[in-house]
Amino acid sequence: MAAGRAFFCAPSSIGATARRLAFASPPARPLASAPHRRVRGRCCASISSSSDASPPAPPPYVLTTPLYYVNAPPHMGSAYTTIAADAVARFQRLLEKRVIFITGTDEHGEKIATSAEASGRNPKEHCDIISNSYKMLWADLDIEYDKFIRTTDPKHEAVVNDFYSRVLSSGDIYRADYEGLYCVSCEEYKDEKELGENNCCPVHLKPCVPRKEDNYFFALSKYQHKLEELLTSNPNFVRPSHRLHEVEGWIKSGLRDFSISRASVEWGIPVPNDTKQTIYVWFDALLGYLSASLDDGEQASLQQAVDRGWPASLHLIGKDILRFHAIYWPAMLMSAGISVPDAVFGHGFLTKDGMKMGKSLGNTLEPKDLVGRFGADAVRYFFLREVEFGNDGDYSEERFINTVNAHLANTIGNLLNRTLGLLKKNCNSTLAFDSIAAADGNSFKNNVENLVDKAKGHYENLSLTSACETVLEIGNLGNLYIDEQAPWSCFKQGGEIAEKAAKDLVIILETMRIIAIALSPITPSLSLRIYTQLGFTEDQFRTLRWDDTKWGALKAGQAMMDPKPIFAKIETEVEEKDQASPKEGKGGKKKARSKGLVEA
Ligand SMILES: Nc1ncnc2c1ncn2[C@@H]1O[C@H](COP(=O)(O)OP(=O)(O)OP(=O)(O)O)[C@@H](O)[C@H]1O
Ligand SMILES: [Zn+2]
Repeated sequence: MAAGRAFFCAPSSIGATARRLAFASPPARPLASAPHRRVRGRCCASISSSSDASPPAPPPYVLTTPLYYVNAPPHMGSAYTTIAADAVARFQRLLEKRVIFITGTDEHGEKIATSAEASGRNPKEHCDIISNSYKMLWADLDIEYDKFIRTTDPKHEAVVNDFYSRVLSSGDIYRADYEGLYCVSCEEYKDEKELGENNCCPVHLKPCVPRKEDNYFFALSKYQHKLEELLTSNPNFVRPSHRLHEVEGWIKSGLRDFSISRASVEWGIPVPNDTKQTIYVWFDALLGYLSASLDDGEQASLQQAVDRGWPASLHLIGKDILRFHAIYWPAMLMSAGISVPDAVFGHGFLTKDGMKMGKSLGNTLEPKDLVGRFGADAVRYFFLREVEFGNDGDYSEERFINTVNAHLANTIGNLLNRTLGLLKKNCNSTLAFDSIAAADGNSFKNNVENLVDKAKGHYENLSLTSACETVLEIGNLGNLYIDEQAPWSCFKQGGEIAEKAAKDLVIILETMRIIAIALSPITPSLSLRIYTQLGFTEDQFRTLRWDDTKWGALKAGQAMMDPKPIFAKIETEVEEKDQASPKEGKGGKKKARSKGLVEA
């Protein structure tokens, strides 16, 4: 879903030529959502409750990322949204929600056809390649989505057709002429007053060209009051609050109808009953959130998609596409008689030199390269911890290295490593006490419990940055505790003092166990490594719930693994100065490399 692409609005002159189409059928009735059985773990969207006598289970937690536009392969911006969504999905699974985490690719439009032609491929071949590059990156980043929808999927086309018919039946589609200046890169008509010199598009810095088209329009203006009501009745519909204010401002300034078809674009879904036009990419792509829930090869319909997983609990998007999700999409759904989503969260931009990183500007950061050098946990942790979720943030490699080294290698990794080392040396790698008994009367346990509750609240509020901070606070507390108690010297004293030292090790290891669970939405592989070093199996890790953060799982007699670094510190090495490049200055340029990622 390209930020630059937007619906173009009907100008006031449209009235002269507009002819509202007359339809006999009454407006659509709201579609009912079928109940779902609650199942732990990965998506089970195809489970039907119709033959089940048990009481209806709560609806699924449906979470979406934007469907990314396949004009180019993914970059760190696309990865950022998807990492955040994966962290939310993992947290919701820990709460035992039946999660349907949807992502995918938006594959129609003129820009795709042009990119395909430039690479000497037909559009479908081009889409296959680029869409696959998204899937591969998501695997590299430990993203566990449940549904990946491509808008060229036949089941999606069926849903779009049904949806178009419903909106048509509501009397909200009409035909009109439009003439204006068009930016092909944005795939939208522009208002002359927003253009620069020589009618240049402000995003693409290229002149817009005059175009005249006969298009179909959606009557957005009819939904002005309903959208106002939506924001009043659900103040959490748009988050964070500064984005809500933006949306309120747009609505207040008056909503204009927008075009939902293109006469000049062949690479798209044909408009029902008018094959000379194709449906405009946004009126097509947003429906992917519905068609995603359908199984491949089944008889696809809009009703079926609604029954499988609607309304969405959360659309996680960048702020560039807020207007489409917070205004156009709910209005379109209202017109089709379908429930609106529960919430839309518009996060900020990753920037480079203050400019939005994006495919069109080509100033992107390569996530594959970062993952290859530093591993998925480091990338996931850095962007969620250091870019305040909801605001913009700039990337710097120096900050990246300093952050992950300090937090993951030192605060968490070293604490586990030295505690297991002490346990091996003094207790034969076996716990001498139950963690409950070890912490009896110790306020440290209460402090950890309070912080875990705080972290849970942050995850629930989508304050992912604060969630990371709070879990790290637990790690800091653990480091402080072990430094103060100095078990290494207490063991030497023997007797009760050594016994207390053995208890302290149990306390720290129980704390590490809790940290592993609480950080697992952000750093799943790192958390698994911690868990297995504590003597648990991978299967036990995979069935954890948030409630398992409760103090007390470690028992006397449990054997721990030998200490092994769970996160390799990233080392910077000074490269030989390139003789031909005097600009680098004395000492050459620094190149960072992980010592090697640690296998689970
Ligand atoms: N710089 C960025 N920071 C954060 N998120 C981004 C960034 N760039 C893209 N995204 C994510 O991708 C979505 C837009 O997807 P799209 O495929 O259109 O990528 P794009 O790089 O913005 O494209 P273009 O530059 O052509 O407009 C955003 O809403 C956001 O979720
Ligand atoms: Zn443009």
